[in-house]
Amino acid sequence: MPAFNHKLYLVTDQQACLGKDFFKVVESAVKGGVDIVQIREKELQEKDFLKKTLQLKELLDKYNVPLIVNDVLSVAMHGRTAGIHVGNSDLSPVMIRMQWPESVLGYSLEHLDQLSTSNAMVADYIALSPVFATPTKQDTIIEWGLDGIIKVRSLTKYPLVAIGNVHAANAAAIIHAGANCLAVVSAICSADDPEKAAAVIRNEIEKSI
Ligand SMILES: Cc1ncc(COP(=O)(O)OP(=O)(O)O)c(N)n1
Ligand SMILES: Cc1ncsc1CCOP(=O)(O)O
Ligand SMILES: [Mg+2]
Repeated sequence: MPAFNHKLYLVTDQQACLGKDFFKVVESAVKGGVDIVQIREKELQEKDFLKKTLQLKELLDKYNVPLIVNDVLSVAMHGRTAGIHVGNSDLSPVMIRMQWPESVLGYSLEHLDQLSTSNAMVADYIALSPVFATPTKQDTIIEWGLDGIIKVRSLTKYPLVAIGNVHAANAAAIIHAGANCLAVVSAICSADDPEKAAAVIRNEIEKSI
């Protein structure tokens, strides 16, 4: 299992960039302190998803920042990315681990019962999904809240990634509750200045650990 020591995780969303250039948004976010990126494309066909992934990987390689692919194993593997993030409606982490043992593998935890499953156990990090309700992803089940983070933290040593309405004002509280890493879409992608937005959140994280 590769160590997962990342602290600020950008999950991309073309729409959330509000017309700004996608690659410039990601590059600015990295300059501001993002240390891992997930490409999340729900609309693209596989060929175009792979093309965009390869382009983004070329950019991120210059900064030595790993790229994770959302949902699609073929894109993650053909793109020679670092890994894949899946949830409970996707190819299972157990199946992915068999096909791609060395991947960085993220798994969305949407219910406490899922924590003791083999899908959680083969993952490199567990995402508390969502920690707070968010307009960016509305097909969610519960919100974990700070109490949920504290509960899961008490039950596992796995790296915990918090996602869902994470921003500068709640970053410190989420880290204090026990999350290791904050995953952000709109607070960075939709910001007028994504570099500054990332830097402010990163600073909150650094002050809180
Ligand atoms: C870091 C991170 N955490 C959670 C998710 C959500 O994954 P999933 O539940 O599979 O939902 P979709 O992203 O596929 O809509 C994520 N992508 N990244
Ligand atoms: C992809 C995803 N998975 C759980 S919540 C979410 C979206 C988070 O978006 P935002 O940071 O804009 O609230
Ligand atoms: Mg998914």
